[in-house]
Amino acid sequence: MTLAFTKMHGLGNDFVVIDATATPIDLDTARARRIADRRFGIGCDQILLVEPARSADADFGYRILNADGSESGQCGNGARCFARFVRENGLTDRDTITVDIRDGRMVIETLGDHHYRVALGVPEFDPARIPLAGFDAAPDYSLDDVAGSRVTFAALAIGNPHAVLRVADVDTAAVDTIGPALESHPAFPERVNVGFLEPLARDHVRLRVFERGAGETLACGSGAAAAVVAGIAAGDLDPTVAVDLPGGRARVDWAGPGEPVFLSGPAERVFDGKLVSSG
Ligand SMILES: N[C@H](CCC[C@H](N)C(=O)O)C(=O)O
Repeated sequence: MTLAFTKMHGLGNDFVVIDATATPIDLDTARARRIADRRFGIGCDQILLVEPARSADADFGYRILNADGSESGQCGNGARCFARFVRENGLTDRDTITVDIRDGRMVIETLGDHHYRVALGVPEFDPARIPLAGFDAAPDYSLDDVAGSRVTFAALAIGNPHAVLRVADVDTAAVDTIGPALESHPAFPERVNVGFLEPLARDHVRLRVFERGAGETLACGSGAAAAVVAGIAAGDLDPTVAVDLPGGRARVDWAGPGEPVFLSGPAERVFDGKLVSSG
């Protein structure tokens, strides 16, 4: 069976995008891992499935599979690529699209010059809904012995779970040790994306993210949104923030509790291909 796909990226966070609007595609964990493998497959951080809408007034459905085959409820960089894909593949001519995601929906607005603005939804701070086990809601949380260190972090969900650690310098942050140890820590029953945030000014931060199911990526859109929301909630950041990730700059806007968080940035199309292996 051959599988047509488009390789895309948002700030270096790369994706295999597949049109499943006409024909359902059932990717089991093994098949997803093989597609994402950078040696035996196509290679990507996430696989994005463009599906038919699941609700009456949405345009499409959206499913996200990490490189390890696990499913996520959100991918912010992927949402921008999703919008470019459906417009350039003639699946819609709308400048603004509404997309059903696993636990809700999002709206993606075309800004021009292959830039898009995604309404990622209202951030969720209730530990039970992140999920984060063993804690009552608080501005931040601490765990002892995470890769041998006591770590303190903010935690929230934006369709997917995030822990945000404040660091003095992202270049020297313990991403490779604390990242995986916290990603799979028992306190996070569904694992977690781990952001390392270096504030530079009230409207400018640096960020690295060790992603759940993918490891450190060049950019994480929902991670950028989560980091800025955590910083604004702590009183340290303004409502509009430039986020410098290793792969480039995103913009995050959040007006405060109860409001949706917005992520803006580019979406690049790299190549179209056809997967022929049966593996
Ligand atoms: N690893 C994430 C999914 C991809 C998120 C990221 N690529 C983004 O741009 O938001 C998770 O398991 O929740």
